Amino acid sequence: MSAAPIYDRVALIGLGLIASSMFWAMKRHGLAGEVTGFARSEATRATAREIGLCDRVCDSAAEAVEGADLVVLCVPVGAMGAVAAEIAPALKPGATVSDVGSVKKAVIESVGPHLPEGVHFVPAHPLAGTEHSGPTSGFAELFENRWSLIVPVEGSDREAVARVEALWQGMGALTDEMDAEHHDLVLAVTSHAPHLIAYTMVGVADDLRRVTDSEVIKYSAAGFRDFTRIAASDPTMWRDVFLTNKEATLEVLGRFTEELFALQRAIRTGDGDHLFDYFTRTRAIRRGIIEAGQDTDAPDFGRVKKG
Ligand SMILES: NC(=O)C1=CN([C@@H]2O[C@H](COP(=O)(O)OP(=O)(O)OC[C@H]3O[C@@H](n4cnc5c(N)ncnc54)[C@H](O)[C@@H]3O)[C@@H](O)[C@H]2O)C=CC1
Ligand SMILES: O=C(O)C(=O)Cc1ccc(O)cc1
Repeated sequence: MSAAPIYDRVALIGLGLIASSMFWAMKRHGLAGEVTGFARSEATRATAREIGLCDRVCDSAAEAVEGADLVVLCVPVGAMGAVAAEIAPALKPGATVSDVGSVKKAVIESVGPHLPEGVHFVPAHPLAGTEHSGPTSGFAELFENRWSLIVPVEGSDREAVARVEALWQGMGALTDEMDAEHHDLVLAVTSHAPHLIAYTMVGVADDLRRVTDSEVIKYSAAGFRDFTRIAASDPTMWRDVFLTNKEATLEVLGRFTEELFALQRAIRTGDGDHLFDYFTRTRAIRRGIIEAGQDTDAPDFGRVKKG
C-alpha cells in the first residue's frame, strides 16, 4: 500500500546508484509527487530518459531544482560544493536541501555557505550501496533494513529534519541522528578504512599474480572475493571520500598499522598466544553484534531481545 507523498516535488542531482535507487523506492512507496533529475553528463541524462528514471530529466541543475520542495545532492562528495553554488539562486524559499554523501563534515562546510536563508539543510547518509555505479545500477530495495544517518546542522529546522527522516523510513531504512564529527569517525572505522584495506589487498594480490604467475585471484576464497567486489567501487567517489575524510581516516589507519605491526611481529617471533588472544577478542565482537540483535542481515533482525 502506498503512503501519502511526503514531498510534492523532489529533485535529484547526480543520477547514479543512490539517486536511481531513491527514485525507484520513492515511486514504489508513493513518497514523492513529481521527481525531476539532472546529471552532468549528456550520456547519463539520455540513459535516464530511456529507462524512465525521473518523471522529468532536465538539462541544467537549476531547472531541475526550480519549485522543488526537496533537493537531494547525489554527486561525489568533492562535487557537492560546486553543485550547491550552481543551484542556490534557483532554490524555492522554504525548500529543503539534503545530500547522501559518505562524508559529512566536509559536505556541510562546502554546501552550507551557498544556501540562501530560508532554505533548510538536512544532510543524510544511507549506509547502503553496492560496488556498481551509474543510472542503471539502482534498485528500489537498496535501503530496506539499512541504516540511514541524519546529520542535522546547527539550527536545523526540526520539522524539515523529521520529513527527511520520514522519507528514509518510507524507503525502508532505519534512521538515527548523529553529529558530523562523530559520523565521520564512525564511518572511517566501519567503511572508509576497510575500503582502503580492500583496495590495498587486491592491489597486492594483483602484483603477486604478475610476479609469480599463480592464480591468486581465480581461486580466491570468500573473504578475498568480497575484497575484489569492494575494490571494484567507483574510483571518483572513493578518491573524494579519502580526500575529504582525511583526519578520521588517517587516525584509524594509524591505529590499524600499529596493530598490524604487532600481529606481524607475533607471526615472525612465533608468539601464538598473541595471535590466539587477538582472534578470540575479535570473534567475541562478532558474536556480541549478533547477540545484541544488531545484525541487520539476520532474518530475525529487530526481534532479538537486547540484554
Ligand atoms: N555507492 C555507494 O555505495 C554509496 C554512495 N554514497 C554517496 O552517494 C553519492 C553518490 O554516489 P553514487 O550514486 O554511488 O555515485 P554514482 O557514480 O553512481 O553517481 C554519481 C552521479 O553524479 C554525477 N555527477 C558527478 N559529478 C557531478 C557534478 N559536478 N554535477 C552533476 N552531476 C555530477 C555523475 O555523472 C553520476 O551520475 C556520493 O557522494 C557517495 O559518497 C552513499 C552511500 C553508498
Ligand atoms: O558495497 C559495500 O559493501 C558498501 O560498503 C556500500 C557503501 C559504500 C559507501 C557508503 O558510504 C555506504 C555504503
